[in-house]
Amino acid sequence: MTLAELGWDDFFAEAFAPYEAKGWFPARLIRETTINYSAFVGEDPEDVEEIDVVLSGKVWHDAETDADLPAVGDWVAVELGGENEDHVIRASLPRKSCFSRKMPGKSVEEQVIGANVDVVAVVTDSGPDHNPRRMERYFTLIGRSAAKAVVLINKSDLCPPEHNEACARELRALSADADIHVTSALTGEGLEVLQSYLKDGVTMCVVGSSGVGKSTLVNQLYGEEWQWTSEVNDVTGKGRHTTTSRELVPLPFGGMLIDNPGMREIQMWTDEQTLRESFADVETMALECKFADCKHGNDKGCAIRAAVAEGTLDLHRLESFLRLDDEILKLRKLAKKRQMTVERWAKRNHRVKARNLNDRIQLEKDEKGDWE
Ligand SMILES: Nc1nc2c(ncn2[C@@H]2O[C@H](COP(=O)(O)OP(=O)(O)OP(=O)(O)O)[C@@H](O)[C@H]2O)c(=O)[nH]1
Ligand SMILES: [Zn+2]
Repeated sequence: MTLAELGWDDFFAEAFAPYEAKGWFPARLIRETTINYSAFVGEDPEDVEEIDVVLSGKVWHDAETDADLPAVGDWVAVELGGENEDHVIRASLPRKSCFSRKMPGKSVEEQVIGANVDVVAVVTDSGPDHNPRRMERYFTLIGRSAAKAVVLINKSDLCPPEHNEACARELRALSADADIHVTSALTGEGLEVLQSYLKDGVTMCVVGSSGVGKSTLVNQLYGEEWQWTSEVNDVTGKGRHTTTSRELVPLPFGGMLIDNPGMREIQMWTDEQTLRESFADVETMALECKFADCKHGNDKGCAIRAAVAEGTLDLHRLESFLRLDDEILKLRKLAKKRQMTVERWAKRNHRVKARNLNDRIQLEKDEKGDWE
């Protein structure tokens, strides 16, 4: 593999120039564990090698927040050690893009999902997963990262074409920048769409709700030798992702994928965020309450109660607002339940080994019965 196939270009070369003089080498981080990183290092730019690297104290100290620390996808300058010596990250290069999310809840901490991600593919369907408001959240998140948003309305084989197209139109109306495709992983269309973006040097993330077909699509990209799975290991009870937490994987036909357990959580988080945001107006009103810890019950000087009395705020809306935390808890439980259902399906599907289209469609119908 070459540096260029990993995404090295003039932008990074220019940023790297001062480090070259010190005898350091450019490297792209492909894996992150609690103790170190793995990287492709370009000692020979035409033939990069995978090695383990550690962070220098300086880079660690210079990072003001966790989000500034090197992350999977980042380009760094590495000083190669001699025999029995560590290879050390001496500096990180600026990011072209950074796909991250704020941690759920009140915390302002930012969690980096992947650095230098060029394309974020959101997989959804035109059935139970179709949700324009959630998609808006994805578009905001992706827009902020500077990556290109691509949507796959997958499982097109399960719905009439007019219905799929109507969903596509609805999503196109939400974002002028995003590419919206109607696909089916079963016919190979999904693979074609993803591959059309995966040129040499391009890094992609695949996100979306549980059960929409991400693993199916991604496994098609990997080919035979590398399988992405959410299945739980029967022996250890752990998913694959608990051992290999984040990684960047070069694909056999060009391009790279960044896979990360955080992606799975984005879906839940966007729902939660959407819910919170839909009450932003009430929250703003609450700032006018006399007491900061106002419970908006019988408290004196409650701006929200006053608004209800005046008729500017609907009583039902206030009740839902007061139940917000319960609602979020419910959302989390639901997400968990769906995850468990999907894992059960995956296991069952594996047993059945449904290879032909009709069997798969039947399985899909069985699964739908399990949903609610
Ligand atoms: N009919 C139909 N079924 C599909 C399609 N794509 C995936 N499936 C099926 O949908 C089910 C869920 O697919 P997965 O690929 O496991 O979904 P996922 O998004 O990876 O789900 P998580 O791993 O839970 O995040 C599987 O049984 C797939 O065979 C499609 O285009 N059409
Ligand atoms: Zn109040």
